[in-house]
Amino acid sequence: MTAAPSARSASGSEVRVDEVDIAFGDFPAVSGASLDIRAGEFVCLLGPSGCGKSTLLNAIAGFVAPAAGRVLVGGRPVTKPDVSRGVVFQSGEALFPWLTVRQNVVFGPKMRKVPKARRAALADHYLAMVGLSHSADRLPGELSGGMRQRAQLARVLANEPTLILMDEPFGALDAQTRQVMQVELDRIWREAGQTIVFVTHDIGEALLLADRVVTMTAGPSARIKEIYEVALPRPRELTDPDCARLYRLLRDDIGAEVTKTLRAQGLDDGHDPAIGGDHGR
Ligand SMILES: Nc1ncnc2c1ncn2[C@@H]1O[C@H](COP(=O)(O)OP(=O)(O)OP(=O)(O)O)[C@@H](O)[C@H]1O
Repeated sequence: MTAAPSARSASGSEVRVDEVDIAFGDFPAVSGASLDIRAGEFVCLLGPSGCGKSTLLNAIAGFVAPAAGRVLVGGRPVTKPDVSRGVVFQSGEALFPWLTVRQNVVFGPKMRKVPKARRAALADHYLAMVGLSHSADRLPGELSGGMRQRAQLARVLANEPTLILMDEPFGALDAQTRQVMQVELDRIWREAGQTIVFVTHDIGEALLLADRVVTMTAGPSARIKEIYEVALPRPRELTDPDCARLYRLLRDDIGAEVTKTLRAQGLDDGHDPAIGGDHGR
């Protein structure tokens, strides 16, 4: 592995979400959300489908303006998207299909007029970090879904963000690839040191990755519900008794919110809808 291209890549930003309301027209999506995230922390946002996880993430990214309250990153108010906050989406289609993986990775630095030699060093470093050095000259269309997500992550890392926002980045991957990517992301985060906010509806994924798991209530007017410390050594195993105990707490927490949503939709049949399918727990 080459040396990190700059000291900036080794530190993350703190994030403050302060009494944030977000509305779409007259629809109150998120209400009174407050959350403090430490520099370099890995936080997962977990909640029932449609509760407002992506909306809150988009407010931190600067894509959506809060109707009330404020978001601060590194002590500065977020008013618009910024290269210091990298966003990884669920689909690898965010890559430019006509550019090679390497060209995609250096695209941001090139736009910022980073000198050519340094762009090359950034690409070498981050392509190696995500395990894609061998595919640097391939087009995104020639990559598997997992490789495209790695390329997307390398492209974000090459901008040396202090905060990475990930919106169900592994949601479209098959179970095996997803598992590999979780282990890889855990390793990359420990190596790169950015703050990460990661949206998922997968309890197991949150427990494998997060320092803290933040749950949200069902919307409308979704709120931060609980914050769970995951003070367990890494890499983690979901079969570890402490992990399994937290898994059950989270399953019950989210299950209660899913029930509320189903009731509101008139779909509840009295059956416990605790989320299945994530890791079969
Ligand atoms: N641009 C928009 N315009 C109108 N309503 C929106 C918009 N974006 C999101 N919403 C609504 O806000 C609520 C929260 O949506 P959001 O996508 O944040 O939920 P989520 O928790 O990320 O869902 P999922 O887990 O299914 O991706 C939903 O009711 C959604 O329909």
